Amino acid sequence: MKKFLTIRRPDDWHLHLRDGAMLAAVAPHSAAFGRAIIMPNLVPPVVTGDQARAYRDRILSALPEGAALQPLMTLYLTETTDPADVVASHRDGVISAVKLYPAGATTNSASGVTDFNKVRPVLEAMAEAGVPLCVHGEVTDPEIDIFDREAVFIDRVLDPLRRATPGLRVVMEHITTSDGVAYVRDNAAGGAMGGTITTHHLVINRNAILAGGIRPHYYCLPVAKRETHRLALREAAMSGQGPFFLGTDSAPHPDTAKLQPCGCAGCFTAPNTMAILAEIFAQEGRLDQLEAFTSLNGPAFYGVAPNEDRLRLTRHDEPVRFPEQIDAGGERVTVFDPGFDLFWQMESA
Ligand SMILES: NC(=O)N[C@@H](CC(=O)O)C(=O)O
Ligand SMILES: [Zn+2]
Ligand SMILES: [Zn+2]
Repeated sequence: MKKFLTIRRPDDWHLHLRDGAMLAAVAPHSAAFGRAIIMPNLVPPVVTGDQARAYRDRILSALPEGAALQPLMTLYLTETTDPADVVASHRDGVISAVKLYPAGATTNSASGVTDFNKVRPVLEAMAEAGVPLCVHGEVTDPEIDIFDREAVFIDRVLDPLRRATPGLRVVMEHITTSDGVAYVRDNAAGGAMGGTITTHHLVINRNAILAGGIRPHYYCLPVAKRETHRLALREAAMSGQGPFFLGTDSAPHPDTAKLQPCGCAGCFTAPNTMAILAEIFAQEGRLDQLEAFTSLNGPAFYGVAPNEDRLRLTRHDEPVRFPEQIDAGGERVTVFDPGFDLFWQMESA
């Protein structure tokens, strides 16, 4: 096995940095990424260009001196989003994409979209101006089984929406099913679609959450599915194919919010994401595809150059220790535990 691997600096195309004390605590853990698409689901959400600009400034202030990270901002799509603000914010380089949350689908999504007809003018303006739409792809219909909500979303919402808005470029975020993989792959021609894949969905299936006791730290949305789906995600991520790229969906919550009778969704993977990815790509003998997944395919979709500088991953003989928890303003936040030892460590090359 290789002892060193040098790759273009990775980017994270789906990241939650939160705000305030949590932002200050978690931002340094993503500082070695080149760029990150920053999710807008704050309370209240980031809905205007001015708010995105102000949030970007708060992120930059929270990053340590010399951090590589360049935050790429998004707007949270609501039924009252102003198309002109979206187009102008994108033109001025304030935002890189718009995020669609079906109302009620996930953490802080209450202001999301219920009536898709109401956002049609925004989507049409985005298609025209080339602003990508990032989508949390789950239906919210309580009749639909939670494990089916992604597949049903594709048929009922995503495909009709894409057909009704020709030219709209869509990223299906945090895909968790073979249905998601197939839909992205089948519709990726000409850069029409991309799909982000998280670190944790490459590691766990639904047994990790439910078998032998309930484990709230493995609960996220979309919820991890059965093993066949995890294998489809691994194959997509390790295929090197263009439409699939890393979006960690690192989503920190205080343990006091996770460890509850009704605990919230999200896995905090920022501190050990690259070590986990190197480990699992190495397990499958696919280390040669890691750079495509973390550093090349995402920039190609977003129409930006790959990062110029490089990162070195070193494989140690002894396991590398990562913190099990971090402190965020007096609250504990648990770091995702992949359930196996990690031997890789990253440093600038
Ligand atoms: N993924 C999650 O489980 N949670 C995310 C929201 C999201 O990305 O859906 C969060 O903001 O906590
Ligand atoms: Zn989501
Ligand atoms: Zn997310």
